[in-house]
Amino acid sequence: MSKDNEAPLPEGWEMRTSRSTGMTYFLNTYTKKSQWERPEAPADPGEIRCSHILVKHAESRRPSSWREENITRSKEEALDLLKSYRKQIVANDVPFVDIAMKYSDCSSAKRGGDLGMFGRGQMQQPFEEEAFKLKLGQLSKPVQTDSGYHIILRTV
Ligand SMILES: Cn1nc(-c2ccccc2)cc1C(=O)N[C@H](Cc1nc2ccccc2[nH]1)C(=O)O
Repeated sequence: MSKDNEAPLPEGWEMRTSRSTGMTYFLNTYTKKSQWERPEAPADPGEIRCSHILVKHAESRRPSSWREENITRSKEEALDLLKSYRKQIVANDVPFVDIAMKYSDCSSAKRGGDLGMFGRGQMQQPFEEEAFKLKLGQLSKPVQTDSGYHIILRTV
């Protein structure tokens, strides 16, 4: 029995009609790939763009940054600091970009935390896993990688 084509599609998909056959097909609006089967999950974006704020600590893979040559804060202090930044951003007290440029321990701080477009397999696994779960414009909860603690904003 054909699925109800009136029901809303999962995020990132569009319904199209084949000009040659008149049959309905489905287009992934991110990758522009199409399929005959009605999708039941949001379209895989393939690549996304994110900005992030990183707070490093003494046990970080590289406990040094443009801000601080030798980072000595504890993991607990780093997480508390990141949570305070997230609170300011969520309350709209300070823009994400301003916090990133001033406080992020990643060299992407100079670009407001922007990491550019990336696909799966490019970033540390915990970061990738959280980033690809985010909806457009969503801000993550704190995420731990070998580099330290991050909050991630999906921008594309
Ligand atoms: C992954 N990446 N992209 C940039 C970057 C991107 C655009 C412009 C300038 C720098 C910096 C980095 C990077 O690994 N930076 C590290 C810190 C870091 N570790 C990460 C792990 C996951 C995602 C981003 C991360 N950034 C550093 O500066 O010590």
